[in-house]
Amino acid sequence: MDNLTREAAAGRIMVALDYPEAAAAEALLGALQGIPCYMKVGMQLFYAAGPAFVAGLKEQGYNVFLDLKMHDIPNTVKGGASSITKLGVDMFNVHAAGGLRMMESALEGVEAVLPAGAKRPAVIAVTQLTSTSQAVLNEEIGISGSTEAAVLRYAALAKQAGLDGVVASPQEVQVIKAACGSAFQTVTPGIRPAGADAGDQSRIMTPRQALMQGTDYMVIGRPITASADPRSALESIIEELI
Ligand SMILES: O=C(O)c1cc(=O)[nH]c(=O)n1[C@@H]1O[C@H](COP(=O)(O)O)[C@@H](O)[C@H]1O
Repeated sequence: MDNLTREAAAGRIMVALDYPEAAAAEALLGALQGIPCYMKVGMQLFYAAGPAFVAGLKEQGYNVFLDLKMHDIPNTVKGGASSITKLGVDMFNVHAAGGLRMMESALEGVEAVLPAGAKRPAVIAVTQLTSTSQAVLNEEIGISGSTEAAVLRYAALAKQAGLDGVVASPQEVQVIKAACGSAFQTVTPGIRPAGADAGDQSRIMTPRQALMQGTDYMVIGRPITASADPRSALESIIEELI
């Protein structure tokens, strides 16, 4: 593993802007000013601040991952993908549990509105949420076998659908890359610096461990956003990666 530059390391980090309104997210952006991370907008912030906030991030030059985890009938996901594509985001996700046709429909929705020559957003699929433990998978969701096998099954389906990659935990990166190829992107939440509270995350690794597994992007929220000093928290994580 060649050492990363600070800029390259920052580009591999997706900061989860999980905030109830734009002002709090903007305050964090101010604190992180100048550090070229990817920014992830999830349900909480998007439902509150919507497309305008996404447009603002793009105007400021950030790469944006819109994390709405679309899971619906193919026609609805196709329409949702078209609307998301018009926002100009760099990546968005669907749930692989929606099946092959739904995932193919997401790509059709992108193609339906993408201007000629425009860069397509990366379309990735959530496999098994990083909060899902083996017990939850087997006893609540009702999928037998290991979480790794369940993740791999959905990753292979996403690959078959033509998607660009998957969301999974750092623990599954190597088996996903072995099965789907190194170019198949892995976006991995479940990142916790050593000693940090796992919270509701079940399948976790440290930033350095995740990088050593070969993940393309690591999604990090509360270790940064819940810190008394988010900038220092992020800088410490970057130091761990270079
Ligand atoms: O799609 C996601 O981003 C996602 C998928 C997943 O399996 N697990 C997961 O935690 N996420 C998101 O990644 C972020 C993790 O946040 P922290 O646990 O605070 O670091 C949150 O915004 C989650 O919604």
